[in-house]
Amino acid sequence: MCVANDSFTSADKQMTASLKKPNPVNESRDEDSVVVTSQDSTAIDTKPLPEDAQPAIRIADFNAFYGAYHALYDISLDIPKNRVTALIGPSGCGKTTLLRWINRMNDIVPTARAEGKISLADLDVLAASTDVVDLRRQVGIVFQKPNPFPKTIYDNVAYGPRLHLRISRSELDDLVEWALRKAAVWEEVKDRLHKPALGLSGGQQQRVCIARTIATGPEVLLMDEPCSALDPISTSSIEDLIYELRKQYTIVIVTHNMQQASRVSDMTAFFYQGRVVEFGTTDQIFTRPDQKQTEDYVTGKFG
Ligand SMILES: Nc1ncnc2c1ncn2[C@@H]1O[C@H](COP(=O)(O)OP(=O)(O)OP(=O)(O)O)[C@@H](O)[C@H]1O
Repeated sequence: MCVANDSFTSADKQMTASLKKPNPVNESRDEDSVVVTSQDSTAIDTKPLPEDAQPAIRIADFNAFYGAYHALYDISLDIPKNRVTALIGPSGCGKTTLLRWINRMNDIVPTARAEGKISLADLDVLAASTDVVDLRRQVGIVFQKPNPFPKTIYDNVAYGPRLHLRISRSELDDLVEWALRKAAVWEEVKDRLHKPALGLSGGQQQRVCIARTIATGPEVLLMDEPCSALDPISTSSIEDLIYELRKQYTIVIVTHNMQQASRVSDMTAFFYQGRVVEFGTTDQIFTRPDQKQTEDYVTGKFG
């Protein structure tokens, strides 16, 4: 069981506020932000978001293709802010494809094409005019296998800020420490910051990768099976970290591990053959699914 810890302090807020450029997601956090209702969502069996939730990412009538292959059909989902949303479903149902379109990673796949809309507040993610580098600063991604750069731990975390921010060396030191603390790995690496990140354990490398991602001040963290290459102890520490990070970030996680989805997520979307079969609170999806297919999947009858 993850234990929430209210260590997100005003110092954290100051640190991230000083990092973030103005961006559309922040600007939408006003009192007049729309609370999503069932009418806002067009997916079959999509439940309204919990009453206190506001959408961070809105996906509407989204279709994805690889050449002639139609990978995702008519996806409409409102992903709530400061919650963990799990994307579950059998292999090949399109979870990673959706994740990779949210920060335009699929731009590098020549055959990949998308239709429909993905919005981050008033930013049109799929628009040709969208600055992809800035989008990826706002929407970070953590992959299945830890992929630190072949650099020191410090340089991994400092990499993004050096590209995006003009800050002094001491500010950069503070930022690196802040991100490593936030990623719950500072105590383990503080005496070896200038040693290669590739010398760390898999779980430590994954937390350094998370620190590297949050160091650029994103709003959204996409996680594509972030624990699948890790042992149970490292998995547990990453799960605790995900639970903690949701206070500050909107997290979308792809996982094949049903226990993990039920432990870490607030909302769950069940995908099957390129469609969203059901989207609701994790509690509802796992204990009172509306669809037989969902029930069969979460109880392990297929997958
Ligand atoms: N680069 C690509 N070129 C062509 N087809 C692709 C490409 N990437 C994915 N696909 C196909 O799109 C479909 C959806 O794949 P995707 O990786 O999104 O599924 P997934 O649900 O994430 O699967 P898994 O759980 O196994 O990672 C699959 O049929 C896959 O073979």
